[in-house]
Amino acid sequence: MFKVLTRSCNLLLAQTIKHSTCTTVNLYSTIAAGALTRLKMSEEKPKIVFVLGGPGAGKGTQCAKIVDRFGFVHLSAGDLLREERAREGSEVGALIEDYIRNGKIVPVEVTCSLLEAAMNKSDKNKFLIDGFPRNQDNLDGWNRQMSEKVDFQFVLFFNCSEDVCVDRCLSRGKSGSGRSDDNMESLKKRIQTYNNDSLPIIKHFEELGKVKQIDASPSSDEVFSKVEEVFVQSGF
Ligand SMILES: Nc1ncnc2c1ncn2[C@@H]1O[C@H](COP(=O)(O)OP(=O)(O)O)[C@@H](O)[C@H]1O
Ligand SMILES: Nc1ccn([C@@H]2O[C@H](COP(=O)(O)OP(=O)(O)O)[C@@H](O)[C@H]2O)c(=O)n1
Repeated sequence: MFKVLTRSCNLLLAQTIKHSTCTTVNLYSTIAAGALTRLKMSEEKPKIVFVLGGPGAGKGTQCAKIVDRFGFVHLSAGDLLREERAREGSEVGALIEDYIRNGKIVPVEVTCSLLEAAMNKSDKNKFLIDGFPRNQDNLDGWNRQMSEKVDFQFVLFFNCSEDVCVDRCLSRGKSGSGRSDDNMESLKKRIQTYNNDSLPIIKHFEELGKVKQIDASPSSDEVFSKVEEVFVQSGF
């Protein structure tokens, strides 16, 4: 049964990329139907914090601490994409690998459906969405499919210089991250994508007064003490 369901979901994901926007929305709605029912049944919409910052800024490291201290669920868009890439029989695995290795942003239909499915699996009501939305396509897709179903709080933005980001990713690669993009060639493309596509999204949220910016260059404990202040001040 599980295999059949997984395969259908897989096919839907593959079709999603091939078809027009209209069909995409229909297919996406099918994937998300379970989540929708769940969200409707729950009294409160889930609270969402987007976590953004350059590659290697320390988003995942800080998210783990926020989970421990404030009871959020951490959903990393990158981790979900890597899991889907590794799943046997995935019809979008090769596509995901191509995007990741080249530092490009995977089409939102794939990423958003993985995020919603992961939210649906959880019985918690507070989510850190790490590494998303990373470009205009991500933001538009989220607004189409999810914004009405959640209670968006703010963007937690880890600001970090390019040099520090690169050093951290290269060290992560050397210490065995096993990631196909923790190398100089992929990093150049990831940084370019971050500057060209992700920074404008952060600017957009800034204009809405929704960004909590943290200097990510100090030690992870020092960074977390600032993060803690932000969450306490925001009522968590
Ligand atoms: N404040 C920090 N100071 C030094 N190294 C850090 C800090 N935060 C994270 N790291 C290290 O840098 C690398 C990237 O951190 P990670 O949390 O995976 O970043 P991201 O999720 O933003 O890509 C990891 O090897 C991590 O251990
Ligand atoms: N919303 C997202 C997030 C990640 N990704 C892909 O996953 C890669 C790794 O993202 P990540 O968030 O795990 O890692 P960092 O680049 O932040 O270190 C990105 O470079 C993209 O190729 C994506 O396509 N869409």
